[in-house]
Amino acid sequence: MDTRTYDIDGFTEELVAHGLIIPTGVPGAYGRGPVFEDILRRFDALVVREAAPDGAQELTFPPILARRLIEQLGYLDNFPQLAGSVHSFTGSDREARELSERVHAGERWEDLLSPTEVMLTPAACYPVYPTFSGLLPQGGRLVTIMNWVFRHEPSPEPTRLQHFRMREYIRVGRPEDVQAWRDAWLQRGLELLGRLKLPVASDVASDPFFGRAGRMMAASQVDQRLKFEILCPVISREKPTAICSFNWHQEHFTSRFGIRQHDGGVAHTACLGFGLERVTLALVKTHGYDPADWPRDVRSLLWNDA
Ligand SMILES: Nc1ncnc2c1ncn2[C@@H]1O[C@H](COP(=O)(O)OP(=O)(O)OP(=O)(O)O)[C@@H](O)[C@H]1O
Ligand SMILES: [Zn+2]
Repeated sequence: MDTRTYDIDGFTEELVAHGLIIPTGVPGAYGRGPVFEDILRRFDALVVREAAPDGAQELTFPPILARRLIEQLGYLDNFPQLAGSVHSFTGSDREARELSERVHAGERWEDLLSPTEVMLTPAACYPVYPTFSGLLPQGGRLVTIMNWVFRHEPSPEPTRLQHFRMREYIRVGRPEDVQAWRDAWLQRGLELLGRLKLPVASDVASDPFFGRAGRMMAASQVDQRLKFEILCPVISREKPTAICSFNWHQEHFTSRFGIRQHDGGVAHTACLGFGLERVTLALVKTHGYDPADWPRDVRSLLWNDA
């Protein structure tokens, strides 16, 4: 019988007591201690090692996106509730004094800010799609990204953060190649997480589309089997946490950015993302708060020291 406890508050308290996470007073925005960060980086490095034979091109972007790109991606049609917008001050001397006075008087001041040209990146893969614009090379392309992403979903659950990191792989090319790549990675992901002795399972899934129309979109996404997740119990046995997701976008991005195969044929995209904080928390929940006590073969995969 599984005797681990799944009390959210208890788990969070233990994570804090062991110095793994550092509360900041903002839900979903805790700091990471050195042990947490070491596990996270070692897991990320393990994924990159495992995927190395595929020869993905590694790109790096800042954790902000052009406001214009967020509009083009259709993000605000589907997930306005998760969006994060960057605002700053562009006013006069007089307004600057008013801003400062209001802050010190404990009054609201945000209306004196105006939106900048950037939003916070909500998915690590988003800046990549415009770079594929035009005709692809024969065989398509494969890119990998590791980045911080923001989602406005404040929560007491230590697994539901506002700012977290994703290691993503993004494939673009012939529809059948892209789908086969996504399916193969689902098995590869299960196998890799299984070697870390995580009690994982996969399931078809949907995105948290906004509102009533969103519920229909989510149902259609499930029907078409466009999204899969690898789930692992972290804060609940009954509701395991998605630690890795696999998305087949079909023509959603290629049509928006004019992306075609080398011969002009229709191209598709798919991406997969490991939620690095969630994998770290799954490892801690499964194997214990001190990695020195983890099973030897799990340690040897991550630390190469057993
Ligand atoms: N709020 C969050 N905090 C931490 N990690 C997250 C969060 N949301 C998503 N992730 C991680 O990022 C990965 C890819 O994101 P994706 O958009 O597919 O998640 P999602 O399906 O929206 O997650 P969920 O259904 O739990 O909200 C997920 O598999 C998960 O590991
Ligand atoms: Zn993605």
